[in-house]
Amino acid sequence: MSKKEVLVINGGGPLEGEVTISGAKNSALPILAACVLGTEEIILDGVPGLKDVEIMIEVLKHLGSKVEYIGEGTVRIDSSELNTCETPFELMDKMRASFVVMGPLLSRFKEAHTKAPGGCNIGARPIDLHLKGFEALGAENIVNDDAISIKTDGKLIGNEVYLDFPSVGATQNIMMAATLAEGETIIENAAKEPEIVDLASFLSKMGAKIKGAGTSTITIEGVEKLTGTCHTIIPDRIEAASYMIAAAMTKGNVTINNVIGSHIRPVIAKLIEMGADVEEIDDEDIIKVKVDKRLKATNIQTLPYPGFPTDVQAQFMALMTICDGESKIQETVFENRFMHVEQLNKMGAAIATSGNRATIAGVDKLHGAEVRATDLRAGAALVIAALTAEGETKVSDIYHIDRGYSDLVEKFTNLGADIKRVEI
Ligand SMILES: CC(=O)N[C@H]1[C@@H](OP(=O)(O)OP(=O)(O)OC[C@H]2O[C@@H](n3ccc(=O)[nH]c3=O)[C@H](O)[C@@H]2O)O[C@H](CO)[C@@H](O)[C@@H]1O
Ligand SMILES: C=C(OP(=O)(O)O)C(=O)O
Repeated sequence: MSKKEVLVINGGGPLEGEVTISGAKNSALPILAACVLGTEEIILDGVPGLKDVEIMIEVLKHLGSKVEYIGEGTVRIDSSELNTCETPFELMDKMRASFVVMGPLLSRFKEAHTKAPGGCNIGARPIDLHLKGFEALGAENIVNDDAISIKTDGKLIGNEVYLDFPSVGATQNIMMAATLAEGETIIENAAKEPEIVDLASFLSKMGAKIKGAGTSTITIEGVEKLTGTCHTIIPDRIEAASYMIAAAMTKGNVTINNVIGSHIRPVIAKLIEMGADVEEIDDEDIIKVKVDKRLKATNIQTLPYPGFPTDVQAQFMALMTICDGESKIQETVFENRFMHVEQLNKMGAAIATSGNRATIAGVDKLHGAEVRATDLRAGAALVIAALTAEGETKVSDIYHIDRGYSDLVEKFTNLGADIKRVEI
């Protein structure tokens, strides 16, 4: 049996010092997928060193793109000659987000084939809105068991697409499919996340004509072809929020570099409301978080951007476990995103759930325990909780954490944490 790794964390004092945030996973993945659309060389900077990024690069290589690292976080991609429009089935199983390569493939080749992404730990995660968008552009979706073929005999033709929910992935897939379609596509009730804006800005540099990214209505005027460009991935707002929460939970004093405050407005607002001292140094993309007292309880509801991000819900719940008073969380984006509750309760938290609502009664302190990262952000929440818990915590199934946090052990160690990756 192959060896597994766990994180061993001994709770200690406040985190102190500086941490630099990496490029955003959720921008890097669709932007890498979009490289399939370019017929000339593309250089991407700020590509985070993450398992998910490795998988997306494997997908690109399988399709025939030439991909090489030419510096730390700098990748050169040449997709001038691709040899297939079928994604490798086994990689779809490893990462749902690889479905976002379908829009670019369909746009470039008028057909794309893949395995239907399954549900995951946080919810069923259907792809009906992606398929509805492809169909509106004139493609036929053929779903057979778990294989999906999307194709059109003629051209993709621009159209209006209304999304029943502002899905991030569907907005990205439809936007990319529309770049080389004939005429105008209008996506109504589009997702407004910063990662959508980053993707649109990347595509525009390649020659796409896109207006309205960051608002609910995105208009794409199809062009003949997309070329090469250079682009720097935006900072990871979820990673930044995770370190801010860790600083707050340990009553620390941490300077977070490479963070865009406007991307995490709800997290900043809630931390301030709870009593944290949060200073934004905007011109320099720096946020300082300082806490020297017990924070007050609060309530949050997760929502699509610019609401409170679901990807920060678990980490915020960890913080709430030791606040003064009772906090409440309502998760409205995913139907099953409370797997971390049982694990946090193992550490002495007092959390009760009912459907998509959680009530967190603040306790004096948490204690170390053997816990399991049930998904990516659940894993981050457990690490953050362990940093202040009394005694030792072992977090297993850390492959989830490796999907989304680059150099996590190094970054927390630099801030003074006692955290090690250990083979078992
Ligand atoms: C790689 C990436 O960027 N992942 C992010 C992206 O995921 P992802 O793009 O998968 O998230 P979506 O915005 O699509 O999903 C939000 C909700 O819409 C539902 N839905 C989505 C598509 C669809 O066709 N039908 C449908 O019903 C989902 O099941 C979910 O309940 O946005 C999520 C919401 O901010 C984040 O948590 C993820 O970190
Ligand atoms: C849910 C997440 O990612 P993905 O959509 O890739 O599963 C996340 O980043 O928290």
